[in-house]
Amino acid sequence: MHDGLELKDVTIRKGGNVLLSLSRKIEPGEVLSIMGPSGIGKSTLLSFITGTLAPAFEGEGRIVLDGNDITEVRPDKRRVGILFQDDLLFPHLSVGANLAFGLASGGSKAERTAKIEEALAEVGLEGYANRDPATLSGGQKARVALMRMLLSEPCALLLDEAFSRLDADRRAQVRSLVFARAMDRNLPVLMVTHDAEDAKAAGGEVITLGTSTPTGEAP
Ligand SMILES: Nc1ncnc2c1ncn2[C@@H]1O[C@H](COP(=O)(O)OP(=O)(O)OP(=O)(O)O)[C@@H](O)[C@H]1O
Repeated sequence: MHDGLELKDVTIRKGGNVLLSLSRKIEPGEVLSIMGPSGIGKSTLLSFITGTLAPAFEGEGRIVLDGNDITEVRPDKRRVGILFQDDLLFPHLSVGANLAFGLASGGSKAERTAKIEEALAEVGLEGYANRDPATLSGGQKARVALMRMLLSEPCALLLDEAFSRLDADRRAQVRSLVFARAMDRNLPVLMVTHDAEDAKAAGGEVITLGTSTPTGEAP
């Protein structure tokens, strides 16, 4: 059972200046959208949650996932899944081998193959395991990236402009698929987007962070 993702008094600073502050719990099955001007620190907030904050920033506050404080937990042990605008598939590996990266180790070869086939079927890509990612459309690659991430059984999903490289039709399709698969698993979803349509489609609360950078710098 998931218990949601809670950001407790999170503040991100750069060079001592506050970029953003947020305190909010995202419940299982809820999508919270974050919008705001370029450079305000939206992606940086996500990197604080995944544990990959760049050295230029200081992060403060606590991150609680499914009731556990993960603020000091190693990034690969946090069970936070993230999708970016780039699908980040390994180009030299087949679709199936890419998906295998999401799977926890263990299980027989047959079990692993079955899980990969099941994952492909979930996003309408039955029989694609041996395909080279370069032969897939942008939307198909995005679906593979989604399933690779979900196979790792995350407890929360972060989206960083995840649909922005897709054309309007594919964008709407992939977006519905991502929300549907996240809702099947009852995951809390935190989405950073520039696109009002994304936020509308998410159906949840939209938080718009500052209209100018608190540092006074041009974004
Ligand atoms: N690794 C880094 N080192 C130093 N500064 C960085 C680094 N990454 C981003 N920045 C700067 O920190 C600020 C916040 O960046 P961030 O990418 O989080 O903003 P954002 O709100 O996600 O912007 P966008 O909407 O354009 O993606 C920006 O001024 C950016 O130039």
